[in-house]
Parts: sequence; C-alpha cells; structure tokens
Amino acid sequence: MKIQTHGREKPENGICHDDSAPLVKAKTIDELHSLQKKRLAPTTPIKEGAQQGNAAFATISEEERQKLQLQSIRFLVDFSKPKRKQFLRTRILEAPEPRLKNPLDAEEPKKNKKIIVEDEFDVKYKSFKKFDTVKEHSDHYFSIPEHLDGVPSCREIKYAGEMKKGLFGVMHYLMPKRNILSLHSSNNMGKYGDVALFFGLSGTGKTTLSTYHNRLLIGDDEHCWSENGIPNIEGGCYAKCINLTKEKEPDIWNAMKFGTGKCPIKLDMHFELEPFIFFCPNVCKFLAVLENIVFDEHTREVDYSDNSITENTRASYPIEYIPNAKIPCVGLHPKNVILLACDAFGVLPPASKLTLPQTMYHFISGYTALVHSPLHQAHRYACP
Ligand SMILES: Nc1ncnc2c1ncn2[C@@H]1O[C@H](COP(=O)(O)OP(=O)(O)O)[C@@H](O)[C@H]1O
Ligand SMILES: C=C(OP(=O)(O)O)C(=O)O
Repeated sequence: MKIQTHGREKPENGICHDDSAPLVKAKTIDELHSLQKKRLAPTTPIKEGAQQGNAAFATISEEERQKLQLQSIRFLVDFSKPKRKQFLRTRILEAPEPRLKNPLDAEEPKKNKKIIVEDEFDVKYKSFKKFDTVKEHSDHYFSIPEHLDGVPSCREIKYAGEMKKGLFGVMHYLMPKRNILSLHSSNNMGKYGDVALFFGLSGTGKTTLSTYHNRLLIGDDEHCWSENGIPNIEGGCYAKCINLTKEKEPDIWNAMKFGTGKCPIKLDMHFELEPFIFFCPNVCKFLAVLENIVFDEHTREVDYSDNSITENTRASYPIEYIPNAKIPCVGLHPKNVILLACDAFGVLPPASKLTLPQTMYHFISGYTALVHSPLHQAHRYACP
C-alpha cells in the first residue's frame, strides 16, 4: 500500500512531509512507552507467572525486569575462578554472583561450570574448558538456534562482527545501569563541532554516510550517549565492502589499502595489490581485515563484486586509517539526529523532518527492509 502524497503542497525546502497519520501524543520516552504498552496489550489474558513481552514488563518489579533482561543477553560466567577466566568475568561481564543464577531455573549452577543464557528461549549449562578466547566462545554460542532461523546451521562463514555484536549486547546490559545509553549508530562532526548522529539497522548507510570526507568520523557503529556527549566504544570500523569502489567510497577503500600498504614488513604479495586479510605476526600491527571476500589466489586481487560467499562481505580497520577520524573518538551532544531506513517498498518519503514524537516512534520502530545482522545474513546467504 502506498501513501497518497498528491494534492499536498510541496514544502519550500523540498523535504516531503507526510502528516496524514495522527500525531503520537507523547512528549517523553516514558509517555511513548506507556502508549505502546496500551497498544500492544494482549487481547488474551496472560497466564499467571508467564512473562510475555511488553505486557509482562508493565506489571513486573524492577528485579524481575532485570532478570528478564539477563535472559535476553547472552552471557557467560565462570565459577571455577582461575585467573584468566576471572578476568573475563570481572572485566567483561561485571556480573555479581547472585545475579548469575539461572533466572528460569531454581537449580544453583554447579561448581566448575559456567552458565550461558543463550537467549529468552534456551538456557544451558556448559563446561568451557575447550574454548580459549572470547572469540571462540562467541563463535560457538552466538549462533541462531536452528528452530528460530528456519535454516540449517552453517558455520562456514565467520564474522569478527559476531564478537563485536556480542560484546555490544553486554554493553546494552551494563550501560543503562549507569544511566548511559548504548546506541547502534554512527557519528561524525562538522568543522564547527556540530555532531550528527545516524541511527539505522544494518545496511542502512551508517558507515557510508558517517565516513564523509568533509566531516570528522567519530565512529561508524557502536556508541554510548552519556551526559557528557558521545564516545565511540570500538576504535575501529566494520564496513561492508560488497561492490566497493575507490570512486564511490574513497576513504573506506583507502583505509583498507593503507592498512595493508603500511606494513613495515616486506610483503611482496600484498604491496600495491588489493587489501587482503592479514595480521602482521612480527610487529603485531593490526591491519585491515577482509572477511568472506572472494580473491584470486595467485594475484590476491579481491573481487568486490563477488557475492558468491555472501552479500555481507566486510572490512575491519582501525579508525585511524580514515584520514578525517576524530581522535579521540568523542563528540558533544548531537545537533542533528538522523534515522536511516532502507525502504524497498516505497512507503517512506525519501527524506522527512520529524517532530519529537515522530522521531521517538521511528526510533522504536527501527524500520528497514534489510535483514539486520551479519549473523542473520551469514545464515541467510550461506544457506540459500
Ligand atoms: N546513498 C547511499 N547511502 C548509503 N549507502 C549506500 C548508498 N548507496 C549505496 N550504498 C551502499 O549501501 C551499503 C550501506 O552499508 P553501510 O554504510 O555499511 O550500512 P551500515 O553501516 O548502516 O550497516 C554500502 O554497501 C554502500 O555502498
Ligand atoms: C555489524 C553490524 O553493524 P552494521 O551492519 O550496522 O555495520 C550489525 O548490525 O550486525
């Protein structure tokens, strides 16, 4: 269904407004939430003790809510306390032991076991002795249960993004407790210090638009918004590189090139060629990393147009490789907040200036026609 826009006067600034929908009468996030609770209230009665989405949130205590929140964050905890694992617990999770009880199960976790809350559907106890790194944990556990995704589980396609998104999930748990908002957004800054914040789900253009050469890049994906402004929490970028060209996205292209070309070790195969997955073993310098790209094994030339492994090919590089990066990656409160959406159905106008309630509505909706994470995409594209 298309929104009828004809008959309306074109605004002077050329921006198309669609005011046909009734205004959402909410001025604060709390008011918006309470409206949503009303709208989303189930028509069937909730069984006593059942915890079903928003309706349950409306009535439960803070303690219960926190338990539910724990269920939606996949996390791991070590009870055996060797030093390295202790580090994982205190530095990454900061979860005190009483919270570590399985919220769905009265049984206490056994010693020498870690608890993983996989998601709201599935809780498991596992021994982790065979895994050594956070990356391995995340590879193993941050997977979509087969019955949820509807496709067979495929592990051929790996993404560093699985780890970064996993830890971002942990930030979504930790930061709100400190009155800090963690945001899936990109940010950049104009020459007068004006910060623009771009919200948007995967593929809507956060990385591309924030890496605009006339503005300073604060970060392309994960930020926190505190009382003091907006710090990036990554220090690097994770750009899509399907169909990447030097002409279309020169800064991203050069960042990858810079990463490989700068390596002080003589790497005949890499110099002056396309960027290639590489971690320099001698200087431990982190170079640009390409994931799931197709390249010629002899020349090592990358074919960015090849989507035979996945449409979601990726490049990670340190943010310093973008010449206009703002170091340290911190900005003041944003002057403009832009919600990006990829609308394949022609429902949304190309650009709209939103009122505050509309902004809140679209923030919560997070509409996009795209699938929303490398993990989801890995599964979809790897298993057609
Ligand atoms: N006008 C445009 N704005 C933003 N992205 C565009 C545009 N045209 C094409 N693209 C492509 O769409 C994709 C946007 O991806 P990206 O910026 O990585 O999104 P995100 O960071 O939100 O996941 C890139 O592959 C980019 O080349
Ligand atoms: C890695 C991700 O970030 P983005 O695709 O927005 O770059 C993601 O959302 O899964």
